[in-house]
Amino acid sequence: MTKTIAIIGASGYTGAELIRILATHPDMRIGALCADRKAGMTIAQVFPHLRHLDLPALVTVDEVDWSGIDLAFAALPHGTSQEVVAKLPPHVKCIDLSAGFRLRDPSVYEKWYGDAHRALHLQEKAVYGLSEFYRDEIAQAHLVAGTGCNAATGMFAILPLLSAGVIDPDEIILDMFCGVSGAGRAAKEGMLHSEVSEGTHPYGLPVHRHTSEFDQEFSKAAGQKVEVTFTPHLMPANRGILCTAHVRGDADAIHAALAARYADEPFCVVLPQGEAPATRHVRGSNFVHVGVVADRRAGRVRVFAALDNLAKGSSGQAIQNANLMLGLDETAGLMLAPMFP
Ligand SMILES: NC(=O)C1=CN([C@@H]2O[C@H](COP(=O)(O)OP(=O)(O)OC[C@H]3O[C@@H](n4cnc5c(N)ncnc54)[C@H](OP(=O)(O)O)[C@@H]3O)[C@@H](O)[C@H]2O)C=CC1
Ligand SMILES: CC(=O)N[C@@H](CCC(=O)OP(=O)(O)O)C(=O)O
Repeated sequence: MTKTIAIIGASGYTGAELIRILATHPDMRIGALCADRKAGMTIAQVFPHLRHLDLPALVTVDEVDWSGIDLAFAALPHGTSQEVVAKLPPHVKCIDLSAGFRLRDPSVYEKWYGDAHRALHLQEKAVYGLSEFYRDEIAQAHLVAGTGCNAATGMFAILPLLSAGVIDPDEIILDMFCGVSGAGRAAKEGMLHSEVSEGTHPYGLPVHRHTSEFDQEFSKAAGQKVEVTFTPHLMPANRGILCTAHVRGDADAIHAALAARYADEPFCVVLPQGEAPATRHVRGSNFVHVGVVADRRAGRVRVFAALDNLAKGSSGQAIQNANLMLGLDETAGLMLAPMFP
């Protein structure tokens, strides 16, 4: 039976990507679209590229009739999201795309995000939303916390290697190159074309907040405390994240561990050893490409991962999780090939 979906934060970038993917989803229909400042507008006004779709107008969360809604995507700033998700009626399952429910320990959340958690009773029940690693828990969950997009990219490169014990957990360096849409649609001086184009620079220094997600998930996979060095760089592109991970281990063993772990994963592609992925080869899709290239120095290896921050890094991942939560085919609506060129 077709499931009815609400998107809260439908006028933002991840909201637009949710609508774009759901427009051809075989088992989901959009029942409500919510916004804040843009409530009252039509989707054609907010996103002209979606004007061909027959969609409800944007309303505030309070105006929604929740009785017919099966699942809500919350695509909001993290503090707001905790408050909004806490007010959803009990029958509505939720996937939160923000950082609001990702960190299991509320004191860790407070340390990294500088705010007290506003929905502690929900945090206890939230499942971390990396589909390939929490599939069974997600299928049973009422609330799923979508991952950070940088976090997801690094995890696809590294998590299987920690679980398999083929890299040194104390020697992980993650350099990441991130498209501008990762910063959202709200106007910010640092995201103007003239500030971003024709160059690149590291950001989130000295320590980006997604480091807390790496600490949490890498430590769990390794069975010991793991702390990484993570540096994101802003890339003059709209979409995409590339992770270059520097690790210590044997390239053959690393490639074999990734190939084995992802052999049955429909969205995870392991490239032949020696090849590196590119963001332009996953653009607009739910695929993640992973590659392994040995360094000339024995025991040092580069592991790469590339994904689209708005798809596999957020909205595509969220729809994959919704498919699991609603008992649908996990790949439904998501098999579209990447856009190239
Ligand atoms: N962009 C990305 O690549 C990724 C983003 N995320 C996370 O997902 C979330 C959404 O990101 P993104 O789409 O980029 O953000 P945007 O800034 O593009 O959009 C934010 C949305 O939130 C809405 N909003 C804010 N407050 C309220 C409210 N009180 N009630 C209803 N709607 C409200 C805005 O509405 P209005 O326009 O009307 O003000 C807008 O639709 C964020 O937490 C972000 O950190 C996670 C992974 C990747
Ligand atoms: C370019 C850029 O600014 N990217 C964002 C990625 C956003 C993301 O993953 O969202 P959360 O805020 O939900 O963690 C950043 O690095 O913070």
